Order: sequence, then structure tokens, then C-alpha cells
Amino acid sequence: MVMNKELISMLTMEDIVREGHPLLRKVAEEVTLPLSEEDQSILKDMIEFLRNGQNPEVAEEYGLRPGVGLAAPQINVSKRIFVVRTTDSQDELVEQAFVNPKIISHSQETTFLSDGEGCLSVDRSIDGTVPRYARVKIEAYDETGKKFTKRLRGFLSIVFQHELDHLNGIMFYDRIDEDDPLKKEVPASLKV
Ligand SMILES: Cc1nc(NNC(=O)[C@H](CC2CCCC2)CN(O)CO)c(F)c(N2CCN3CCOC[C@@H]3C2)n1
Ligand code: NI
Repeated sequence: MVMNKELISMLTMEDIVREGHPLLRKVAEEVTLPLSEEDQSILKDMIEFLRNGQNPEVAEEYGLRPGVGLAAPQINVSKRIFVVRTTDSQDELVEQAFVNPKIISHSQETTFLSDGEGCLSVDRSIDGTVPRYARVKIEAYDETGKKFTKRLRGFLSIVFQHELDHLNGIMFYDRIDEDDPLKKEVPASLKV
């Protein structure tokens, strides 16, 4: 399908950098607040990309892989920004920009997605358990530059940690234990 990129400002899969691109292994720069016009428009494009990917018609039309999160380094912008669009444990839609995000505390207990993880920057499927903190207390700024703290758990907590890793040059498969990739049991000592 030939797409006339000049007429489309939206992000497509062509804008997503893939494994091997240096930005995926760099620690991204903190963003100065308030966000510049450029950074605000980058955030808007990122949220739009997730919305489009979660819309079957649009995803089909533009060949988008669905995503629930996207980090700025994945679109060749080495800044500490990511966006998340998914439903939370109360099945509420969460569409959130995280600027200069930090984990300020976390549970000892770990969790993981039973089907493992994937990544829009990784064009292959990699089996293995990706251990994540079960609960995290985070601090970040939103698109208006307002500071907030939040306690995340479950799926949202996992997505947050996957995206935060991208800001620190970490890929999900870095966390798979080579000696026991499919381990499902959380070591007893880690249970709180
Ligand atoms: C689990 C999942 N990963 C999808 N893709 N991968 C991603 O989001 C990568 C980030 C996720 C990989 C594991 C944790 C974070 C992108 N990443 O590389 C950014 O760094 C999905 F698309 C998806 N869902 C379930 C919810 N559904 C709601 C309706 O719309 C479709 C959507 C599909 N669940
Ligand atoms: Ni990813």
C-alpha cells in the first residue's frame, strides 16, 4: 500500500525505530518544563498513534501495530517522555502522558504478563517471563507541566515499567532470565 506521507502528519510504523538503533540503548534526557510547543506536539502525536493503533479500522488502513504504550526514544526523540493508553484495574480508560517519570518506591513482590512481553521496536517474538514490580509509586509531570504522584498496580504498573525502561536504554528481553526463561514462580523470598 503506497501512502502519501506528505499529506499525513500522523505517526506510522515507519516512524518507530527498531532494534539496533542507538537511541534504544541511550539514557534519554530530562525535559525542561513547561513543555515547549514542539514537545507538546510530540506528546499529542504519540497519544494519537496509540488511539489509531487501538482503532481496528485505522490500524488496518495504516498498517499500525496496536500499542498500549509508546516512549519518545521509539520515535527517535531522546527525551524522558512516554504515553500510556489502556484500561486500569477498574476497567477505566487511562490515557496519560508521563514526563520525567520516576519510580519513588516499589513492592518487593514481582509480577509478569503470562504471555510475556513484546515491543513495537522489536520485529520478532521473544518468549520468556519479564519480571516487573507488582506495585510502584511513581512521580511524573503531565502534559500541562503539573507534577503528580500515583500508585500503580497490575497491567498499568507493568506498562509503566516497560516504558520507563525505554527511557533508560533497557529492552524487555534484557530482563528475561536466560537460565530459566519461562520461570513462573516468584521466588518465595520475594513475596511480601
Ligand atoms: C500487552 C499488550 N501489548 C500491546 N502491544 N505492545 C505494546 O503496547 C508495547 C508495550 C507493552 C508490551 C508489554 C507491556 C507494555 C509497545 N511498546 O513497545 C512501547 O514501548 C497491545 F496492543 C496490547 N493490547 C491489549 C489492550 N488492547 C486494548 C484495545 O486495543 C488493542 C489493545 C492491545 N497489550
Ligand atoms: Ni517497547
